[in-house]
Amino acid sequence: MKLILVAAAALVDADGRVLLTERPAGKSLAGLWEFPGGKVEPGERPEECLIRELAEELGITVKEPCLAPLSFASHTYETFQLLMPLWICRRWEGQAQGREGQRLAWVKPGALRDYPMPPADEPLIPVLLDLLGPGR
Ligand SMILES: Nc1nc2c([nH]c(=O)n2[C@@H]2O[C@H](COP(=O)(O)OP(=O)(O)OP(=O)(O)O)[C@@H](O)[C@H]2O)c(=O)[nH]1
Ligand SMILES: [Mg+2]
Repeated sequence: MKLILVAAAALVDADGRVLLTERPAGKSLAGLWEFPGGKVEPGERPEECLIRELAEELGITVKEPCLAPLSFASHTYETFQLLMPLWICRRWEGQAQGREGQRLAWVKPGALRDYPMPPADEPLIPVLLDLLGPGR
């Protein structure tokens, strides 16, 4: 089965909230909430990919030292195997906006379960809860 490498970020704001973005209609898994990021292209390092995707999707500038490895998702979808490293990022330039028309939500970790996410993402929720607490 095809292995797909996707680089994703948990952007965390000063209040400990995590950014989720809604997958636009028309894409696979439309309507589900996910961590911003995307597929690593040939010749690209995963960190470079993530910085590119965050600029394209959200209009923010992230410097590589501000990305810290946090966890990863590994999930068997029907047509591919997903491997998705997740970085945590607490510092960036600019204000995140849905540059591709997608909705954004800043979510306290205790409320992440209220947002339907792709099945691959579910094991990442307790990781964020452990690190950040439920929030208030
Ligand atoms: N970005 C992202 N993708 C995820 C997550 N969870 C998850 O299963 N995926 C899957 O990983 C793949 C990456 O998708 P993507 O649509 O973000 O890739 P991309 O930004 O390069 O978009 P494109 O391929 O439409 O150009 C999709 O199959 C998506 O469903 C997640 O939390 N964040
Ligand atoms: Mg994407």
